[in-house]
Order: sequence, then structure tokens, then C-alpha cells
Amino acid sequence: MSVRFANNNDGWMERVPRIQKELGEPVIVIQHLSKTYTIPGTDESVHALHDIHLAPESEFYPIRRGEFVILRGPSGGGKTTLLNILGTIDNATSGSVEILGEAISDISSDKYLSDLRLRRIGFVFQTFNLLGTMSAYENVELPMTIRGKLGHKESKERALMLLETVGLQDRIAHLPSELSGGEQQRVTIARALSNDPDILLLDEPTGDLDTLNTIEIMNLLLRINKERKTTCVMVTHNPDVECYADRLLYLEDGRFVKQAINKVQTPLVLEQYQEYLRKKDE
Ligand SMILES: Nc1ncnc2c1ncn2[C@@H]1O[C@H](COP(=O)(O)OP(=O)(O)OP(=O)(O)O)[C@@H](O)[C@H]1O
Repeated sequence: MSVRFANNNDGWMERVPRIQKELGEPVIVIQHLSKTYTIPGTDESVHALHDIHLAPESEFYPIRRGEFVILRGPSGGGKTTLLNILGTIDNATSGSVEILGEAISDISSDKYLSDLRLRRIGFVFQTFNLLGTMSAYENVELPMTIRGKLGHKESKERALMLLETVGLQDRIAHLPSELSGGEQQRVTIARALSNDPDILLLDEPTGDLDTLNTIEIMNLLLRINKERKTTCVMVTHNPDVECYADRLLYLEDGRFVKQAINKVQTPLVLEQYQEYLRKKDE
């Protein structure tokens, strides 16, 4: 699909389809973003992203504060690559990336980027990545201890409050190995929220979960997105959770090929969804 450029940036929000929810200012803007991986020891390279945009001038406009965006598309399409670049854990080969009004570039220092990640971006992956020797409570408290902004009492209170938010007030002393997959993912989400990030980046957060836990985790994310206005960018292969997004972006062969808007975010209802899955299997 072609990228349509206007003559200027003025009034781009007028072109954006209206949704029920109020969104804020742009928090992710990318222009001419490309990523090529070179395969070590060979002349071969893989073009994971090709000149993509999330920009005022493009039909794929910037991601705005409070927006819930789901990235979909076939395997190898570039979804994780894009998420890693947005999370500043990988570099673009060319193009520009602006996160929360700050330009990210090759010359951004490691200290600056790690500080940005610690303060303003939360990560949730398919595999829960919890520290196995630490309790749920200690896992959630850790990023606050690393940041060092809160005193011990405040960070303890905040960790307990976050564990309550994700419904794990009765599991605070459990080790990850003593928790179910859904519970571990809740701890990961609580940990990702510990420094009150502006953006949550989620890579297949329900990939390892059953139907009930998928719905519970998606409902939790929806609540966080709406109540805290946390911008969510989530990669998933599950088309059934598209209803949770404000916007769906489809990436194929390293390019955005399609975008769809949900005027209203709609949670799945467990019984109806189970019935739908049963009928689909018949
Ligand atoms: N570290 C790497 N080195 C070389 N090639 C890579 C690397 N990471 C990703 N790629 C390649 O870049 C392309 C995009 O990969 P990416 O993981 O971003 O796709 P994806 O859409 O997330 O796929 P999936 O849905 O299977 O997770 C693929 O062809 C992949 O093989």
C-alpha cells in the first residue's frame, strides 16, 4: 500500500478516523524506518523492515498517548523487530524514531536509553522472564530499587498495590515456579508497571496461556490502558483479541500493508468466546 504524503503536517489529526476514546499527543513517531540484519560470517542480509512510517504525513499516523495498538501479520513480517526498536533494545538501520518526543538515534548513549527504558517503557514478553529465585513481590519491587527514586517503604507499598491491581495479593511470597502461567504473566505486568511507564510494549503476552487466562490478561491490559492512559503496543498472532485494540496495524514482509480502527474497545466475554471456539472446532 502506498504512503500518502501531504504538503505539511498541519491538521493531520483531522484525517484520523474518530473513535469513542480521547487520545493524547503523539508518543511514537517513525519515519523511513528500515532494519537490515546481516548474517554474521556471510554476505547475506535480511530486510526485516522496509521504509515504514508512523507519521503525520503518512496514512499510518503516529501512535498517540492512551492508544492501544495491536500489531498483526504473518510470521517473519517484522513485528518483533519493530517492537524491539520502539523499546530501544535494537537499533534501526536507517530512518528516524521518536519516542515520547525524544529522538532515538545511534548516538543516543546507553545510559540515556537504559534510563528511558527504566522510567518510561514497560516490557511484557510471552515467556515471563521473571527472576526465579525472587518472590512475586521482589520481582515487582526490583525495577523501583534499580531506579532508586522511591524509598524502601514507598516501593514496598507500590509493589503491593500493583500486585493487588493484577489480582495477586494472595500470592506475593510465591516464587515464579509456584505460580501458574497466567499468574506469572500478571506478575510480569505488575513489574512492567512498577515505574509507571508511559508505554507498555507487549510481545505475545497471551501466547502461552489458555482461553480463560488469555481473556483475564487482556481484560487487565484493557483496564490499565483505560484507567492509566498507558499507551499499549502489542504483538499477537491471535485474531480473536483484535477487539481490544483501538487500532490494528498489519505488517507483512517488513511493510505496513493495512490498518483498521475499532471505534470502541470491546472485551471478550468468556462463555460466549468458549461457545464460539467450540462451534469453530465442530
Ligand atoms: N537477530 C536477527 N538476525 C537475523 N535475522 C533476524 C534477526 N531477528 C529477526 N530476523 C529476521 O527478520 C525478519 C523479521 O523477523 P521478526 O521476528 O521481526 O518477525 P515477526 O513478525 O515478529 O515474526 P513472528 O510472528 O514469527 O514472531 C525475519 O525474516 C527474521 O528471520
